[in-house]
Amino acid sequence: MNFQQLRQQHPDLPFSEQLRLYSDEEWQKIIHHRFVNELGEGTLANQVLSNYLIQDYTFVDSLTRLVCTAIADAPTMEIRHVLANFLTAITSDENTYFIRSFEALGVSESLYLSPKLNDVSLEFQQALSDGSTKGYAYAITTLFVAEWSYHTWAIRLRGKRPRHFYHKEWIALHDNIEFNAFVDWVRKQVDQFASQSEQEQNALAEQFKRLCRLEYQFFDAAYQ
Ligand SMILES: Cc1ncc(CO)c(N)n1
Repeated sequence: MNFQQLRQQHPDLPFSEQLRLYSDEEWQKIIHHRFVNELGEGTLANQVLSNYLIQDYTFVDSLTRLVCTAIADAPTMEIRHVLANFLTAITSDENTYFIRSFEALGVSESLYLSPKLNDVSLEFQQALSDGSTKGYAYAITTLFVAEWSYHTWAIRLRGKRPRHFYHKEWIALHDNIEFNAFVDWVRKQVDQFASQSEQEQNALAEQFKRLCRLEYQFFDAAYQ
Protein backbone atom coordinates (compact mmCIF):
# COMPACT_ATOMS: atom_id res chain seq x y z
CA MET A 1 0.00 0.00 0.00
CA ASN A 2 1.36 3.42 -0.82
CA PHE A 3 1.11 6.37 1.55
CA GLN A 4 -1.87 8.00 -0.19
CA GLN A 5 -3.85 4.76 -0.10
CA LEU A 6 -3.09 4.46 3.62
CA ARG A 7 -4.32 8.03 4.15
CA GLN A 8 -7.55 7.22 2.33
CA GLN A 9 -8.09 4.17 4.54
CA HIS A 10 -7.46 6.17 7.73
CA PRO A 11 -8.76 9.66 6.93
CA ASP A 12 -9.45 10.52 10.58
CA LEU A 13 -5.94 9.88 11.87
CA PRO A 14 -3.64 12.89 12.37
CA PHE A 15 -0.87 13.12 9.79
CA SER A 16 1.76 12.08 12.38
CA GLU A 17 -0.16 8.84 13.05
CA GLN A 18 -0.57 8.17 9.35
CA LEU A 19 3.20 8.47 8.95
CA ARG A 20 3.77 6.11 11.86
CA LEU A 21 1.26 3.59 10.60
CA TYR A 22 2.90 3.63 7.16
CA SER A 23 6.14 2.56 8.91
CA ASP A 24 4.51 0.43 11.58
CA GLU A 25 6.70 -2.63 11.05
CA GLU A 26 9.91 -0.61 11.36
CA TRP A 27 8.46 1.42 14.25
CA GLN A 28 7.69 -1.70 16.32
CA LYS A 29 11.23 -2.94 15.78
CA ILE A 30 12.58 0.24 17.39
CA ILE A 31 10.20 0.38 20.34
CA HIS A 32 10.60 -3.31 21.22
CA HIS A 33 14.28 -3.64 20.45
CA ARG A 34 16.41 -5.86 22.64
CA PHE A 35 18.55 -2.80 23.43
CA VAL A 36 15.52 -1.01 24.90
CA ASN A 37 14.47 -4.05 26.95
CA GLU A 38 17.95 -4.56 28.36
CA LEU A 39 18.28 -0.84 29.12
CA GLY A 40 15.09 -1.02 31.20
CA GLU A 41 16.17 -4.17 33.02
CA GLY A 42 19.64 -2.75 33.65
CA THR A 43 21.18 -5.82 32.00
CA LEU A 44 22.64 -4.05 28.97
CA ALA A 45 26.32 -5.04 28.68
CA ASN A 46 28.76 -2.16 29.19
CA GLN A 47 30.48 -3.03 25.93
CA VAL A 48 27.20 -2.73 24.02
CA LEU A 49 26.34 0.57 25.69
CA SER A 50 29.85 1.90 25.03
CA ASN A 51 29.64 0.95 21.34
CA TYR A 52 26.25 2.60 21.12
CA LEU A 53 27.17 5.83 22.94
CA ILE A 54 30.35 6.33 20.93
CA GLN A 55 28.33 6.19 17.70
CA ASP A 56 25.43 8.14 19.18
CA TYR A 57 27.64 11.02 20.25
CA THR A 58 28.30 11.64 16.55
CA PHE A 59 24.58 11.16 15.78
CA VAL A 60 23.69 13.87 18.30
CA ASP A 61 26.33 16.10 16.74
CA SER A 62 24.60 15.73 13.35
CA LEU A 63 21.23 16.20 15.01
CA THR A 64 22.28 19.60 16.43
CA ARG A 65 23.19 20.69 12.89
CA LEU A 66 19.77 19.55 11.68
CA VAL A 67 18.08 21.60 14.42
CA CYS A 68 20.17 24.63 13.44
CA THR A 69 18.95 24.42 9.85
CA ALA A 70 15.36 23.90 11.04
CA ILE A 71 15.73 27.10 13.09
CA ALA A 72 17.05 28.91 10.04
CA ASP A 73 14.17 27.63 7.86
CA ALA A 74 11.42 28.11 10.48
CA PRO A 75 8.49 30.27 9.36
CA THR A 76 8.04 32.14 12.67
CA MET A 77 10.01 33.52 15.60
CA GLU A 78 7.92 31.46 18.02
CA ILE A 79 9.02 28.25 16.29
CA ARG A 80 12.64 29.38 16.36
CA HIS A 81 12.31 29.91 20.09
CA VAL A 82 11.00 26.38 20.80
CA LEU A 83 13.70 24.79 18.65
CA ALA A 84 16.41 26.93 20.23
CA ASN A 85 15.34 25.70 23.68
CA PHE A 86 15.63 22.12 22.47
CA LEU A 87 19.06 22.88 21.04
CA THR A 88 20.08 24.15 24.48
CA ALA A 89 18.90 20.91 26.12
CA ILE A 90 20.83 18.61 23.81
CA THR A 91 24.00 20.66 24.00
CA SER A 92 23.91 20.91 27.82
CA ASP A 93 22.15 18.19 29.88
CA GLU A 94 22.43 15.55 27.18
CA ASN A 95 26.04 16.40 26.44
CA THR A 96 27.08 16.07 30.08
CA TYR A 97 25.27 12.69 30.23
CA PHE A 98 27.56 11.46 27.44
CA ILE A 99 30.72 12.78 29.06
CA ARG A 100 29.91 11.32 32.51
CA SER A 101 28.91 7.98 30.97
CA PHE A 102 32.08 7.73 28.89
CA GLU A 103 34.06 8.33 32.05
CA ALA A 104 32.13 5.69 34.05
CA LEU A 105 32.41 3.16 31.21
CA GLY A 106 36.13 3.79 30.74
CA VAL A 107 35.79 5.18 27.19
CA SER A 108 38.73 7.50 26.57
CA GLU A 109 38.41 10.96 25.06
CA SER A 110 40.39 9.97 21.98
CA LEU A 111 37.90 7.15 21.37
CA TYR A 112 34.76 9.26 21.59
CA LEU A 113 36.13 12.37 19.92
CA SER A 114 37.46 10.59 16.84
CA PRO A 115 35.49 7.35 16.56
CA LYS A 116 35.47 4.98 13.65
CA LEU A 117 31.92 5.31 12.37
CA ASN A 118 30.02 2.16 11.48
CA ASP A 119 27.97 1.87 8.27
CA VAL A 120 24.67 2.66 9.95
CA SER A 121 26.10 5.85 11.48
CA LEU A 122 27.38 6.93 8.08
CA GLU A 123 23.96 6.32 6.51
CA PHE A 124 22.32 8.14 9.38
CA GLN A 125 24.57 11.16 8.85
CA GLN A 126 23.55 11.18 5.21
CA ALA A 127 19.84 10.93 6.08
CA LEU A 128 20.10 13.76 8.63
CA SER A 129 22.03 15.91 6.21
CA ASP A 130 19.43 15.22 3.46
CA GLY A 131 16.82 16.16 6.04
CA SER A 132 18.37 19.57 6.48
CA THR A 133 18.52 20.57 2.80
CA LYS A 134 14.88 20.25 1.75
CA GLY A 135 13.12 22.89 3.81
CA TYR A 136 11.33 23.18 7.12
CA ALA A 137 8.78 20.34 6.80
CA TYR A 138 11.42 17.85 5.78
CA ALA A 139 13.77 18.90 8.61
CA ILE A 140 11.02 18.72 11.24
CA THR A 141 9.82 15.31 10.03
CA THR A 142 13.40 14.04 10.24
CA LEU A 143 13.78 15.36 13.78
CA PHE A 144 10.36 13.95 14.66
CA VAL A 145 11.31 10.32 13.97
CA ALA A 146 14.34 10.55 16.27
CA GLU A 147 12.51 12.23 19.13
CA TRP A 148 9.11 10.56 18.92
CA SER A 149 10.57 7.05 18.69
CA TYR A 150 12.88 7.61 21.69
CA HIS A 151 10.03 9.21 23.60
CA THR A 152 7.81 6.19 22.86
CA TRP A 153 10.25 3.54 24.10
CA ALA A 154 11.11 5.66 27.16
CA ILE A 155 7.40 5.83 28.06
CA ARG A 156 7.25 2.06 27.62
CA LEU A 157 10.00 1.72 30.24
CA ARG A 158 8.16 3.83 32.84
CA GLY A 159 8.40 2.15 36.21
CA LYS A 160 11.70 0.45 35.36
CA ARG A 161 14.47 1.35 37.78
CA PRO A 162 17.84 0.26 36.45
CA ARG A 163 20.60 0.71 39.00
CA HIS A 164 23.34 2.39 36.96
CA PHE A 165 22.99 6.10 36.23
CA TYR A 166 24.01 5.56 32.61
CA HIS A 167 20.97 3.33 32.09
CA LYS A 168 18.55 5.31 34.25
CA GLU A 169 19.41 8.74 32.85
CA TRP A 170 19.27 7.64 29.22
CA ILE A 171 15.62 6.75 29.85
CA ALA A 172 14.94 9.91 31.88
CA LEU A 173 16.42 12.14 29.15
CA HIS A 174 13.65 10.87 26.84
CA ASP A 175 10.80 10.94 29.35
CA ASN A 176 10.65 14.19 31.33
CA ILE A 177 8.27 17.15 31.40
CA GLU A 178 10.23 19.41 29.05
CA PHE A 179 11.09 16.70 26.54
CA ASN A 180 7.55 15.32 26.48
CA ALA A 181 6.14 18.80 25.85
CA PHE A 182 8.66 19.28 23.06
CA VAL A 183 7.72 15.98 21.37
CA ASP A 184 4.05 16.99 21.61
CA TRP A 185 4.87 20.30 19.99
CA VAL A 186 6.82 18.65 17.16
CA ARG A 187 3.93 16.25 16.60
CA LYS A 188 1.55 19.20 16.17
CA GLN A 189 3.94 20.76 13.66
CA VAL A 190 4.01 17.50 11.70
CA ASP A 191 0.20 17.22 11.78
CA GLN A 192 0.05 20.49 9.86
CA PHE A 193 2.03 18.97 7.00
CA ALA A 194 -1.19 17.23 5.94
CA SER A 195 -1.83 20.41 3.95
CA GLN A 196 1.27 19.88 1.77
CA SER A 197 0.99 18.59 -1.79
CA GLU A 198 0.66 14.82 -2.24
CA GLN A 199 4.13 14.70 -3.72
CA GLU A 200 5.60 16.42 -0.67
CA GLN A 201 3.62 14.21 1.70
CA ASN A 202 4.98 11.12 -0.05
CA ALA A 203 8.53 12.41 0.27
CA LEU A 204 7.98 12.97 4.01
CA ALA A 205 6.56 9.45 4.40
CA GLU A 206 9.57 7.90 2.65
CA GLN A 207 11.99 9.90 4.78
CA PHE A 208 10.07 8.80 7.89
CA LYS A 209 10.39 5.14 6.88
CA ARG A 210 14.06 5.45 5.99
CA LEU A 211 14.80 6.93 9.42
CA CYS A 212 12.78 4.28 11.26
CA ARG A 213 14.80 1.59 9.54
CA LEU A 214 18.04 3.34 10.52
CA GLU A 215 16.88 3.67 14.13
CA TYR A 216 16.56 -0.08 14.72
CA GLN A 217 19.66 -0.84 12.64
CA PHE A 218 21.52 1.61 14.86
CA PHE A 219 20.55 -0.48 17.91
CA ASP A 220 21.50 -3.70 16.05
CA ALA A 221 24.94 -2.30 15.26
CA ALA A 222 25.80 -1.84 18.94
CA TYR A 223 25.82 -5.66 19.29
CA GLN A 224 28.20 -6.30 16.39
C1 LIG B 1 20.10 7.13 17.01
C2 LIG B 1 19.36 8.07 17.88
N1 LIG B 1 18.08 8.37 17.58
C3 LIG B 1 17.40 9.25 18.33
C4 LIG B 1 18.00 9.85 19.41
C5 LIG B 1 17.23 10.83 20.25
O1 LIG B 1 17.71 12.09 20.10
C6 LIG B 1 19.34 9.52 19.68
N2 LIG B 1 19.99 10.09 20.73
N3 LIG B 1 19.98 8.63 18.91
